[in-house]
Formats: sequence, structure tokens, C-alpha cells
Amino acid sequence: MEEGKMDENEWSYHGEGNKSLVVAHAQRCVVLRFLKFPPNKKKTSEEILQHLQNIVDFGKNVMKDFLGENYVHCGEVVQLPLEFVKQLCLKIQCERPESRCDKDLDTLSGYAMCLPNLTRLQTFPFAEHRPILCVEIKPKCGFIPFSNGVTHEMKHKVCRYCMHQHLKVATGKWKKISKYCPLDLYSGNKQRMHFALKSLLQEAQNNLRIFKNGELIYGCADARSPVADLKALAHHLKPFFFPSNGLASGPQCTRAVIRELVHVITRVLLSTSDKGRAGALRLGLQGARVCEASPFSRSLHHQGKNTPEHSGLPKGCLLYKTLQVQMLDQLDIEGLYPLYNRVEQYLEEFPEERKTLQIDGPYDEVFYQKLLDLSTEDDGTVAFALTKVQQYRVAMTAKDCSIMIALSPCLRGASSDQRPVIPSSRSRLAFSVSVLDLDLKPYESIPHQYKLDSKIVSYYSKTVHAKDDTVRSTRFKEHEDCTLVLHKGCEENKPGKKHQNV
Ligand SMILES: O=P(O)(O)O[C@@H]1[C@@H](OP(=O)(O)O)[C@H](OP(=O)(O)O)[C@H](O)[C@H](OP(=O)(O)O)[C@H]1OP(=O)(O)O
Ligand SMILES: Nc1ncnc2c1ncn2[C@@H]1O[C@H](COP(=O)(O)OP(=O)(O)OP(=O)(O)O)[C@@H](O)[C@H]1O
Repeated sequence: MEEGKMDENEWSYHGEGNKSLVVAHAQRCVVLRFLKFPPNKKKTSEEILQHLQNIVDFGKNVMKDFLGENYVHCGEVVQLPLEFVKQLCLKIQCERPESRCDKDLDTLSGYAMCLPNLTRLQTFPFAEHRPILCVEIKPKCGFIPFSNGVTHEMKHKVCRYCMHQHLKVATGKWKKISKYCPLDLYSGNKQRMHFALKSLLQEAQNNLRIFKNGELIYGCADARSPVADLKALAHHLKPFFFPSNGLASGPQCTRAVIRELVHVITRVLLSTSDKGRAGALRLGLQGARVCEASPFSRSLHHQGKNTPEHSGLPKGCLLYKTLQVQMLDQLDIEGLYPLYNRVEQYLEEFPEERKTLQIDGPYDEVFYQKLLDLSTEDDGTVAFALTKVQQYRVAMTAKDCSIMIALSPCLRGASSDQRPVIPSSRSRLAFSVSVLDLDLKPYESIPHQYKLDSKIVSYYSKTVHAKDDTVRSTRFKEHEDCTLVLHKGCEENKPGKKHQNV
């Protein structure tokens, strides 16, 4: 990137989360990712540079080993002209969703990350001219805690995502409870995975977004105005998937095209494009494999059928590797919190040790090697507590990352241009799979995690489980078959305007 010749008109707003904002280049296949902060919490340029360098190092030294070389794109830190950043910030401000404007883009340091644009196929640095479809999924935590440290029995039966849904709806973050359950997606069972993906399509929240040629066409840019018109989506999908029932329009065509998308995404998620290697971790799946709140298993249970076997994920696929990293959280926040307090106490006594303990980096080879110690025998030392705290932070990062799947039709007769290919009804599709948002969760967020966990479980236990009959009728009618129900448009998805305290 020629940083001296930066023109804000060549960049456009692409998206943002809670901590960073992304702009995409119009021609080149790159994005700039800027950090965001609350207005009263400005950081120095040095702090921002260090923060960004830590993100890159963590990707290179930890996540590439855990998730696989091909899936992780670390990017690089770039220094930009301050005038360019200022003008860019002014230019994009009107496109930012109101719900994200509680934080400001960092315009003072001039530092940002430059990454490949993952909504395009990996043809970095130049954009493709073929149509490109990209599906972004934030799958969240795919296992039920197995630790003895868990005090709430409910946590052994219902997954955090499904419990959290009720708190999110009660506080007005989302309007409707989703039928998506991460355990279905991570099951490796095609039927369960199809149900999970269809549920995401019905209620995308911040867990699903679809881009065509780099533009958002489905899902939430803003929680208050989700774009969720399946008919319009099916129209966009036709160049990629020709309905196998031969119908070119109408609700059956829409259903067929959406089904095709779900099947292709499932196949891509189960593919082992990273040379089939299992990654550095070997954690056996423990705990319940089915979440009792998942409408899929509830429906089968009601029909007197068993939940289909947990087929298991192929070891080289990204979902498997992500789940392995998530399971570095072996103790659950309840088992971890006393260990965090042990580290805290030590730091109160010896604050100068913070650096040696690598709490804020560097995230280097030494940091990585310590993560591989999976022993759970507590010898009462600070070293043991620290290892578990660092593993927990890494696990939380994997529980909040997103997977990007880019698909593009192969040209007729052309050989597959070294990329993996998946057959579809219309043509073969070249695809790439990547992970994004691999910023290590801060040490300071642990007390918040502890409080939030307790809030989620209490709310679920008090208001939902106690009134289980009401749950069934609001979340999922038992007689309802587990098939995709197309809804009218985006209106019914609009969440409440303000989050309320519960
Ligand atoms: O705690 P959760 O599960 O609600 O996850 C938060 C996410 O909410 P979600 O549940 O996906 O709607 C939340 O997503 P939104 O900002 O709500 O889109 C963030 O990703 C947050 O991470 P961070 O604090 O910005 O590093 C996430 O916080 P972490 O817990 O991962 O730190
Ligand atoms: N390399 C990339 N290529 C294309 N799009 C990207 C890339 N990185 C991020 N994005 C888009 O920008 C959005 C916000 O990025 P990201 O998830 O990193 O933000 P965040 O603030 O760190 O998230 P969170 O809310 O989870 O803390 C993503 O959801 C994705 O749509």
C-alpha cells in the first residue's frame, strides 16, 4: 500500500463490530481495520500501535497454529496520513449504524490494520471479476461446559447461546428468539447443520451476513434495520444456484435456491481444505452433545425419535479446529474465576510482574507454548492459575470469531485454479474459508464474564425454565416440523429500539 497517496474516495464503509471499523478499497482486494474507543477513553498512539501489533502477533504465533495456516489472515499494521484518516472518518460517518456510534473511530494515531478483503475470494491483492458470494457466520460457543466447577445444573443441559437469547430479547437487543443452536452447527450431522443454517437465515441477528461482490445483501448492518428478505436473497443467489426443481420463480423456487445455499455451505464447512491437518490441540469432546433448548432436538424428542447421532466433525475442518480452541476453556468461568483472583492478588502484591506474566503480550512463541499445557491438577501456584486464565482468554476469542466463506462459479471448461471446488446445481463453485476477529480477549474482561454468566443463567432459570410450557409456545411449537418457514419481510425482525435493563 502506498501510504503517501491515500485517497479517501477510493475507500468505502464496509462494516463494524463493537471494537473495530472496517473500510474496503473499491478496486483492490484489501480492507483497513481501525480500532474504536468510547469518546472518553482515548489511547496514546504508542498504545494503539502496541495493541494492533499484539493482534497481528497473536494471529501469527497462536491462531495460525491452532486453526491452520490457510484459514488465518493476520494482515499488517500500517501507518496512514492523518489527513486521510480524518477525511475518511467524516466521509463514512453517515453510513455508520446508530447503534454502533457509542464508540469513535481512532483518528489520532494514524495506525490501522491492512487485511485481505475476505468477502472476495483469496485473489489478494486484486479483485475478481466473477460474481462472488460471501457468507459470514459468527457461530459462537459450540459445546456445553463439562467442568465440575459448574454450579448451575442448567449449564450442563442448555448451551450458553440458547440461554443468552432470552436475556437478549428481554433487554431489547433482538426482537425474536432464534432457533439457531451452535451445537447443531458443530454436530457434524448434516441434518442438524442444515437446520442450524436455516435458523440463521430466518433470524440472522449478528450471527449471519451475506455479501455479493463485497456488498451486504442479507443480515444486519444495523441491529435496528436488518435486511432479511429471503425472496430478494433467492433472487441474488440465482447466478450461483439454479433451482434443481427447474422452477425459475415463485416460492418453491425461493425455497429450492435457499436449500441449495444451505447444502453448499454445509459441504464447505465440512471440507478439510487445510491439508486435513488436525491442528495443535487434541481435546476430546466432553459434556452433553445436544442442547436441550435446541428446537431440533426438542422436535425429535417430541416425535419419540432420538436425536441423530452426533456424526462428529472431520478433524481438518475449520469448525473442528475452532471448537478445539473453544474447549481450552476447560474449567468454565465458574471454575476459572477463583484462579483469576489468585493472579489478581499476586499482581496487587507484585504489580511489576505484569510484564513477566505476559498479561498484555508479547504474544510470542513462549506465550503459545504455555497454552499447550492442558493439565487440570491445581498445584496452588500462580503459574497454574495464569495458564488457565490465558487459555480461557484464547477460548473466549474462538467463541466470538467469525467464519467467512467466499464462493464463486468456476469458468466453464477452466481448470480449478488451485482453489478447492464444490459442485452445485448450476456450476462448480470455487471457495475459500477464512476466520476473522481473532483479537485476544482482554484479561480485564474476566470479572464481566463472570457476572454476565450468572445473569444469563439466573434469567433463564427463573423466567424461562420455570415456565417451560410458555417457552415451547414462544420459541418453538412442538408440532412444527423442522423445516424452513419463509417469512414476509424484514419488518417482523426489527428489534426494539432501546436495550432495557432486566
Ligand atoms: O459475551 P457475548 O457472548 O454476548 O459476546 C459479545 C458479542 O455479543 P453477541 O453475543 O455475539 O451478540 C459482541 O457482539 P456485538 O457487539 O453485540 O455485535 C462482541 O463481539 C463482544 O466482544 P467484544 O467485547 O467486543 O470483544 C462479545 O463479548 P465477549 O464475551 O466475546 O467478550
Ligand atoms: N478482512 C476482512 N474482510 C472483509 N470484511 C471484514 C474483514 N474484517 C472484518 N470484516 C467485516 O467487518 C465486520 C466487523 O469486523 P470485526 O468483527 O473484526 O469487528 P469487531 O469490532 O472486532 O467485532 P466484535 O463486535 O466481535 O468485537 C465483520 O463482521 C465483517 O463483516
